[in-house]
Amino acid sequence: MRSDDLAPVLDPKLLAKALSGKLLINGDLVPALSGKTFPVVNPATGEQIADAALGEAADVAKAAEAAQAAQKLWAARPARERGKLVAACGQILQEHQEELGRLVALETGKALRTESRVEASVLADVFTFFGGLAPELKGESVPFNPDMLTVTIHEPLGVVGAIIPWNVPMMLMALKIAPALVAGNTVIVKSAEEAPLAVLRACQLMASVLPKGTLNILSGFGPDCGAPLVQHPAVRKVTFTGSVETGKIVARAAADKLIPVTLELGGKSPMIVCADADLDRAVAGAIAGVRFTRQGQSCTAASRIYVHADLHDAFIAKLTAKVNEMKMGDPLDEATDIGTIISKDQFDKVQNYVAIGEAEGGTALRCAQMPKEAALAKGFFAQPVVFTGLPATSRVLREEIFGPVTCIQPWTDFDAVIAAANDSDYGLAATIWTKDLKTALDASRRLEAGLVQVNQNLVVQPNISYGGIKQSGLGKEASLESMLEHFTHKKTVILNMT
Ligand SMILES: NC(=O)C1=CN([C@@H]2O[C@H](COP(=O)(O)OP(=O)(O)OC[C@H]3O[C@@H](n4cnc5c(N)ncnc54)[C@H](OP(=O)(O)O)[C@@H]3O)[C@@H](O)[C@H]2O)C=CC1
Ligand SMILES: CCCCCC/C=C/C(=O)O
Repeated sequence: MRSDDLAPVLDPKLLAKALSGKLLINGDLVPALSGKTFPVVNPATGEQIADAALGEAADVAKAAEAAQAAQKLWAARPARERGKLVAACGQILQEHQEELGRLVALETGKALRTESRVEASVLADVFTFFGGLAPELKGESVPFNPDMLTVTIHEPLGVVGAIIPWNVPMMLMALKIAPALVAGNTVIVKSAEEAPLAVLRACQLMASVLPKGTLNILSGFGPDCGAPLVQHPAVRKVTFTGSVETGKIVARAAADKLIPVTLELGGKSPMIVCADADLDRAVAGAIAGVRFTRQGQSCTAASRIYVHADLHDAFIAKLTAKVNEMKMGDPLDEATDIGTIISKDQFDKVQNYVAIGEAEGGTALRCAQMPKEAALAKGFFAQPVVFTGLPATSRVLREEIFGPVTCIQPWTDFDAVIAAANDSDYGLAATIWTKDLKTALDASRRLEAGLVQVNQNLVVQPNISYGGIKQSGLGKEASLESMLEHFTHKKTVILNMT
């Protein structure tokens, strides 16, 4: 029998209030030890919707004690039993997907129909996928000496610290905690200060099917909550998604303790459209790839689009016409395609880059209409911008903006466009659009990215290894490889039978 507080709550404002001032430690919703809180704001209106508990070092220590105490018992369970409980987490999240979609729309400003509901709906798939991988936690036998049996065993690392951002908070959390738990670790999540509520609710739901202390969640600020989490002696692994700058801080702190880190960082993903590409399909791919519906707040956003000169003008005309058809507005309104930017800081950062691009000589084509409703006047709505005519040295072409801004550059020479695509600090994802198999294969080999897609720009699914090279990060997520290599260590055992 489930208690009342696990019944779905479809009014996100009510749920936000109910979750106010709480951390989840050892299976219980508790206030921060200091009793302090910080405001959570609806980015579509500027109104405060909740007070999140301000987790600090003392709360990290309390969560670490709970996670450490739970870990040995959790790891001692048969792997398939852990897998079944992780799959059960997926089941309860699925039963609450509408409420979770609404809550994440309220706190992040992502449109419910095009983004937030979609995010909530993929969670069950991630937990079911990893739950089913439990039997794959198997080692190898090694041909070493006929008198000795030499085998490898995958063992959990212990307590995992998972630090997540605000753009797809529930999904990025799921990609970390599902494989970590199946592998026999316990987890402490640190949520992003802008989006602490939906992940807290998701953890509360999962805690109802998991043993106490296996999953804990803290809200708070990076330096006061995230940093002590990385530094805590009980934490034996950190998995992080966010900016390159913070990723490096986390990696340095982890290096001091000599613990492994997985880093999923930023991107400046190129999209190359060849002269023989299907124009309509490429334009649809650009709309999905730039992630206009999420205000471009995606690490894989197609933020550099290189279009063959033969198609350049037609591509721009079709792309801007399509984006102009999109409706910006209240994220919870079913008619809305594009919601808001997450925060004032992020909004200002985007506007600053638009100004830089114009000062550099680019033409900013502003698309879609700003919402007219008075209630949304203080929201962080930003018009999508398609830049043309930027110089190759432009900062807008080189730096991650994490906003609804893309740049279109014409090209004629294939080697030169591959070189331009690779001329980036990042290496997360890339796409190429062509009907020619040889061109597609050639580009797939030469593009410096963790993921290359040909004639499509799909969001990655479980079972497809996901992760970047260069400044885009270290390691992979979403696959069997991510569970075995990032959440276990391989112990070698030699049994001398003589
Ligand atoms: N790859 C991706 O998916 C994402 C990339 N970004 C990029 O990062 C930029 C800034 O966004 P922002 O949210 O500030 O990203 P950050 O990298 O600062 O934040 C990501 C997470 O790290 C936490 N954090 C911050 N400082 C520390 C620290 N010293 N030790 C441990 N954890 C810490 C944050 O906490 P807190 O929220 O309190 O700061 C948050 O939970 C964006 O403009 C975008 O370019 C952002 C989000 C996702
Ligand atoms: C189910 C795997 C999905 C991994 C993709 C992560 C996307 C991040 C983003 O859009 O920023």
